Amino acid sequence: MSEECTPQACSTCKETCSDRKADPKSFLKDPHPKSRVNKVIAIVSGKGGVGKSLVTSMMAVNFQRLGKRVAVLDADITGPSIPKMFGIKKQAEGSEEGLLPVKSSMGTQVMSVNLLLEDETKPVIWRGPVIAGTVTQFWTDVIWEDVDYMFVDMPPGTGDVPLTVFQSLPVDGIIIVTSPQDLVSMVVQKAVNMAEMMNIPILGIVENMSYIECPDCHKKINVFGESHIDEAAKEHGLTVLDRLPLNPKIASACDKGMIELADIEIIDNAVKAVEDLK
Ligand SMILES: Nc1ncnc2c1ncn2[C@@H]1O[C@H](COP(=O)(O)OP(=O)(O)OP(=O)(O)O)[C@@H](O)[C@H]1O
Repeated sequence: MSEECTPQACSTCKETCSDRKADPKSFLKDPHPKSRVNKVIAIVSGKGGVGKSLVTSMMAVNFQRLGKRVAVLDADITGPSIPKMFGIKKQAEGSEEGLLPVKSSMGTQVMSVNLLLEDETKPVIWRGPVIAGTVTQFWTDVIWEDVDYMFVDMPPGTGDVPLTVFQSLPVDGIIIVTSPQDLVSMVVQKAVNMAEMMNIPILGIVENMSYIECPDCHKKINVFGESHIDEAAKEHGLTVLDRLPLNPKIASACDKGMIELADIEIIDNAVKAVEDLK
């Protein structure tokens, strides 16, 4: 190790030493030659069920409403919920050149394993490398047509599969989704470590199911007790972008496949953080 060594310096250093770290960008895969994707935003969570797919869909819908061309890559292979939220029932089709994403009724391009399976109720019981390979193919073999913003619904956690996905896709920014029941500080720490390894900025944290609002007096009630999100964010120098309520109308819009028609402006700080990306 050279005396001037810093943890980030390997990519510019010419010395060959035992401490050399692989350049995370060297694992990046090229997109399909006909794809045009401007920005890729990954949505991550520490575990399943905290609302990662919901936040992914909300981000896509918000940008669609801003007149942007939007795509969702559903990398959550074992728990794919994006097609259902967008009410997509069609199967994806391919041409000789590659696989085509399915367009939602409002024009969002979507690719998900559910759009390829004959029976979407059958569980995907593939092993990690196959899952990671499938996600990578969603990037390399799908023809994404002129996308301003692609949102990637990542597999939950920070294990091998999300790591491979991060290494393969040129992610421009990460949004962390947590819920008040989460072991927030551990989740945030792991996400921060992964982002640092990959050299990708974390745009901030969205706390989902943060509270419920009384429909009569509009008082906010913290159903899951006091949140620890602010301390965890401060500890890592991150911003809490938005706090989303537990809202039966949102749950029902997701269930009915009508997320594109739902009232979802409540995620505006996360939208701004993505817009501000250079
Ligand atoms: N704020 C909310 N208000 C009401 N329902 C919500 C809210 N957030 C999530 N849900 C509901 O909870 C369920 C799980 O959400 P979602 O699929 O987004 O979680 P996830 O973290 O992506 O889980 P998985 O990793 O298992 O796919 C969905 O049915 C969704 O409609």
